[in-house]
Amino acid sequence: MFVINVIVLILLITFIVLFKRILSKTSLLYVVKKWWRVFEDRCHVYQSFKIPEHNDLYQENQLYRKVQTYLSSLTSVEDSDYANLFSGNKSNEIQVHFDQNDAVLDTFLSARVYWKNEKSEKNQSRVFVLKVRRKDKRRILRPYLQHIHTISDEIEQRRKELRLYVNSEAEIGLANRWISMPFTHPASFDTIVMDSDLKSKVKTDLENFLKSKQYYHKLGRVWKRSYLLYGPSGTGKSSFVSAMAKFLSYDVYNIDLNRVADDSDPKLLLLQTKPKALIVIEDLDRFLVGKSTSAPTISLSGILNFMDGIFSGVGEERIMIFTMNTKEQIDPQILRPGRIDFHLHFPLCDFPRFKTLANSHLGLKVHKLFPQVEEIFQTGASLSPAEIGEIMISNRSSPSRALRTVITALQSNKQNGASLGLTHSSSGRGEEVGEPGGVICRESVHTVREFRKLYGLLRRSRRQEGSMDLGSTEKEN
Ligand SMILES: Nc1ncnc2c1ncn2[C@@H]1O[C@H](COP(=O)(O)OP(=O)(O)OP(=O)(O)O)[C@@H](O)[C@H]1O
Ligand SMILES: [Mg+2]
Repeated sequence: MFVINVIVLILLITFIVLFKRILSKTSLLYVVKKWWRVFEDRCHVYQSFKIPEHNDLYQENQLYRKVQTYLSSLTSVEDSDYANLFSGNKSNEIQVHFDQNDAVLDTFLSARVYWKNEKSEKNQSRVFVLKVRRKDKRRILRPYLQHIHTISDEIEQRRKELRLYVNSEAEIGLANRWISMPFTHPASFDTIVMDSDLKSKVKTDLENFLKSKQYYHKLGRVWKRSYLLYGPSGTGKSSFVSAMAKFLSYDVYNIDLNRVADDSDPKLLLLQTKPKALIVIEDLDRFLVGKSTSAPTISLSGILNFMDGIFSGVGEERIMIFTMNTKEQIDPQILRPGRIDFHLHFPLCDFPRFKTLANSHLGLKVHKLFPQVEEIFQTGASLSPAEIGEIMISNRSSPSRALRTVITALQSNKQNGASLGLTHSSSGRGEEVGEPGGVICRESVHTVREFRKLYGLLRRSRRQEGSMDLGSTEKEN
């Protein structure tokens, strides 16, 4: 008897496994699931809600468009029996709209809801019909509609064409105004050569900012954030601003302080900006230490008021970005947390960054000249990513020639002590991060002259104290 039971059990398990395998290989499983859902739904009472495309005055119902955007983003639309494909605003964008004869299933807070798109009885327009189980309605309806608003706003934000705004020349008696154009800079976080931890730290900071309106308001703070991007010329600061704009789908308002007539202009310009915007002031150090080309007509307090977003109500949902070549001569009080939340250092190239550029620009992951390049970098020579990138671009047809040219450029940079200077940091990686809430990098930028002076001092003290390994500086001379 026992043996018979065992045999029956084995046969049953085999049958179930085989049946499941057959089901998974054919659409039988899909059909069975669909029938089960129809049967199950017959056992529930539903309530329907109509969302017409237009009201009686034939004005567009915003909610209809949001529902359409939201539903097009559902994978269940792609899985539905019928779906219509439309091209989007951007050339490579395909939008999936479900067919009016089909129902789309969505789940929210583990409740199942159905959508249909029908012809309106009153006029030529269309109507979305939402079917919700009566027992779920009270629990999910409002949060579900709020969810649709949020998702469709995010999708619209990503789809919208970004704009770049620059302030016009100051005209006597006329306030500065914005001139706008499509913003199509190709830079993205993927194209910026930067320490990957640092890049993800910035992305996380930006993502947290997007979700923290209530948090800032609970603290009684304006929902805005400010970044300082600083580093030598050609290290990627402006490109990074473009990458931030693309990441956030924020417009860019670039204020040229040389064009403002007085302290009131930046305020009036800020008043004319819209939320979800990057407000950028480049080369701020030139205005703070009075090196700007034209006599700045804006005072230090005017700049500080602007940086503080003094008329706070205006600065909501905006990120202010200031760039500098160096902050060495800037009063730390000017860059205190709250005025600048996140400091981001853009260093000259080191060997890891050089390899990333060689890979992206020349398709090289390894090369016999790499050890020689690494050795020169270790002597403290360096160039900006812009310079190395340019050499690679103009020699991209011959990677070896490109590397030899980089080596020559590094050697001459080292020999004639180019003003670009050398970066060294305790980590030897030439850069530290900005931390939220104020920062600071532990980089010590030395010009070659200072290096020689330091080296001379070290040599004299070595003679007195016996030998001292000067490491790479010995190769200096
Ligand atoms: N870290 C980097 N990653 C990728 N490309 C870079 C980087 N730094 C510079 N470049 C390239 O060099 C060129 C100049 O970069 P960018 O204008 O961003 O430099 P910058 O720091 O703003 O210079 P400046 O201080 O003179 O304004 C751009 O074409 C950019 O693609
Ligand atoms: Mg720049």
